[in-house]
Amino acid sequence: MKVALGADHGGYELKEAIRKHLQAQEIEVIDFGTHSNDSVDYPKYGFAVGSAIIKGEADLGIVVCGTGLGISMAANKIPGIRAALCSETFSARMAREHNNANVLALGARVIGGGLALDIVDIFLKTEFSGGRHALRVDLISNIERGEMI
Ligand SMILES: O=C[C@H](O)[C@H](O)[C@H](O)COP(=O)(O)O
Repeated sequence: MKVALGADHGGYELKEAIRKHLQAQEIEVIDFGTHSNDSVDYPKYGFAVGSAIIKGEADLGIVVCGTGLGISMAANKIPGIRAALCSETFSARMAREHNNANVLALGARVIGGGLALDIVDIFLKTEFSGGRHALRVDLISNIERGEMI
């Protein structure tokens, strides 16, 4: 599995912790930055991670900013991206199982590092369950194509 990572300055340190955590498990990581605490603009990193998934360069993505809000909003503007902002493990599991989320968003100023890594682990190990949920995810794609008006 290949995981794309991206964060602004608010999420930089948590993104680094996630990168090390994944690499320790020999999970391949593509790190789109940022690479320091210097102030940057979160949409660029949400876009980079989302684009990598759409291009097939990564299987799943993890984006981090101060709240996880802005960077998930940016990623979700890319057709085909379903970014889920999660602050606890149940939502992380459901985001994969029911919604086939392909990007996990985290708020580094909202949750602690330990919980964040648990959320990451659950998100990455949970499979989409398909069935009735596939139909609903297809309806989201229809909205993206302007088919549900
Ligand atoms: O949704 C946006 C994120 O939480 C950003 O990390 C945050 O807005 C950055 O704020 P500041 O520039 O004050 O560090």
